[in-house]
Amino acid sequence: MRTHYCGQLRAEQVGKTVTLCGWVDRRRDHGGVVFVDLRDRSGIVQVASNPDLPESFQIADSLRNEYVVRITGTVTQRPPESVNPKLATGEVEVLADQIEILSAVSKQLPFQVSTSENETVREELRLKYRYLDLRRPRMQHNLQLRHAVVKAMRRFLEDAQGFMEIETPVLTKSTPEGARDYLVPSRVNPGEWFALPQSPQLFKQLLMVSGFDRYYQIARCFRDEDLRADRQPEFTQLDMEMSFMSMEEILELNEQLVCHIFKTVKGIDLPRPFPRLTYAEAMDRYGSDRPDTRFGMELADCSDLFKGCGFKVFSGSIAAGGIVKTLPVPGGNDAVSNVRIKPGGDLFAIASEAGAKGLAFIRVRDNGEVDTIGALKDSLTPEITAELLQRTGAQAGDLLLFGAGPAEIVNKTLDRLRLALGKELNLIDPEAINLLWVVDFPMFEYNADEQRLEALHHPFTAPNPEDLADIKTARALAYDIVLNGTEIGGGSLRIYQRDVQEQVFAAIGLTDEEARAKFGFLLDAFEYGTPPHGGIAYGLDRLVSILTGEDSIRDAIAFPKTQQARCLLTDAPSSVEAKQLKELQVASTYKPKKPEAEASA
Ligand SMILES: Nc1ncnc2c1ncn2[C@@H]1O[C@H](COP(=O)(O)OP(=O)(O)OP(=O)(O)O)[C@@H](O)[C@H]1O
Ligand SMILES: N[C@@H](CC(=O)O)C(=O)O
Ligand SMILES: [Mg+2]
Ligand SMILES: [Mg+2]
Repeated sequence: MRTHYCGQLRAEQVGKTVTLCGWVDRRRDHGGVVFVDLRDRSGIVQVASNPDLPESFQIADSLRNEYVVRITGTVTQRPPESVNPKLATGEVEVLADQIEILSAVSKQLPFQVSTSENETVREELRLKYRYLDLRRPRMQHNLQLRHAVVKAMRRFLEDAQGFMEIETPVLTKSTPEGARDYLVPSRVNPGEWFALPQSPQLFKQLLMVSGFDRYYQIARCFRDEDLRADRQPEFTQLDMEMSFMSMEEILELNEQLVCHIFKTVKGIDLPRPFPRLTYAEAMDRYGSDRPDTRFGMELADCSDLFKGCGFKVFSGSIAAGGIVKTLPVPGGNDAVSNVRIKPGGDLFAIASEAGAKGLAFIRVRDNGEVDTIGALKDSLTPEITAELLQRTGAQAGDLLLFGAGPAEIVNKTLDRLRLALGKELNLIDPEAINLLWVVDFPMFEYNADEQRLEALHHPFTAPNPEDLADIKTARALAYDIVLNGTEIGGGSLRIYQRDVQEQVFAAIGLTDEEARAKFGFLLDAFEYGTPPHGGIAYGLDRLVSILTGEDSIRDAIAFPKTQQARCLLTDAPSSVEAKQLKELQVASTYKPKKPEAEASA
């Protein structure tokens, strides 16, 4: 049907007859000649109706935006004054001999698709007419880049490293990655349910038991969790698992992989090795286990300075086992008014969202003088003040914000304030790429609601052999990879001995019976010869959204769901027929359109 893509045409093709297919991006009438910008996925080329052929002119004249056409014509050189340097094909145009309308547009377009329209369209409308939104350059670019990322992953893993892609089931048993499961009722086994996988974790470990040695999969994962801009209910992982490799070897291979992706897709050479932070350092300096290290504003612990001081908010928090930390805000005296820090202010709101009860502050003035309000003032001896300035590196004009209370809340509060203010103060270089590993995570964290320990990664993560004396406080052989403050991947060495696995299940409060019911197949498998193994999984959507500079992972996915976990295009989820539920033997809250009595009558 066609000889070339629109975006391919260059001066070398001048004189050639070509046939192109595509969409009318725009049509312009220049007194007797109609110009059509013809678009396909490769780009745009200008087509001019041939004034000597009335038929070509007539059809060209009837075209409207987004018509699908097939055009045969001659590639001609544009005169110098009409060369368009902004267009890759801008030196040439196609003089059309034949124009055939393959498909017209019979409805009003919900928004302009044309590349020349920079109209911002409401996201709901974009998602409802996603097939039109995907025609636009932004999403064409994003999905092409996503494809390039996956291709680079496959080339590196398969061709350079001998990984093998193996698919794992989607109808399966629950895997504990910390979210709620999506459940699927079994018609054949009434009353029993499949879970959609939160990750292929257990299958990939079993593939190691089977001897596949190096597995990968571009795997769809499902997690019913509260959505954020970087979370979707179904998302894609690059999932990997490998046998007989030390943690250092796994990290090395993964750094090479990430470098290969950046080089292939962006032409960027990343410096290696990637920096590493321990979990403890990351929490201490940034209040987060996925720190954005593109800018400073590091937190400083000052619990020791305020222990037993007269300012009860601080000393009381410390006495209760909590901490006091400060966030230095460079130039914060001018940028941040008292109103914003006090109840009713936006920064106060961020802090209280994170669980803080208040937000104490100190303003640094000239000559090492400081300024604050109320009771805190009396606790600031010259020694404490000097030490505070020394620790934070604060200069005249800077503001110090304080968090006091349980470490978890203080860190969460100051992390959020740091990110918000770092952005507001333009401290983040948009071109910067900061990759780092976070290592030495604790195996467990305490879940106060459920009053039990919970695996910080997942319960198949191996404890650090140095810490085996008390598994409950052990560090894990786990690692997360963080890109510009987003966790793009995480993994670990795995437990491969039944007794260690049983100890971990016990630590998270599973009884022997529960452990056997849920994971008996894994425990059994460990007794048939299991290689030491480990792996990692990357969030593909997150990685692509960062590489494309998008704020939301929805813009890295062809057909994403909204924050309310709905697909606006197909209007899923939707109700089902009562008959279907009956077949599944699922009792329902489904309300049939007709009243029950009438339906069964
Ligand atoms: N709901 C989600 N949507 C998109 N990507 C996700 C989601 N959950 C996890 N990921 C990606 O998969 C990777 C591996 O999964 P992992 O279980 O470590 O996620 P996680 O630690 O629960 O992520 P987070 O808590 O940041 O949402 C993550 O590093 C992240 O990039
Ligand atoms: N399967 C894990 C990642 C890993 O440890 O490989 C996850 O999805 O979190
Ligand atoms: Mg999660
Ligand atoms: Mg993780």
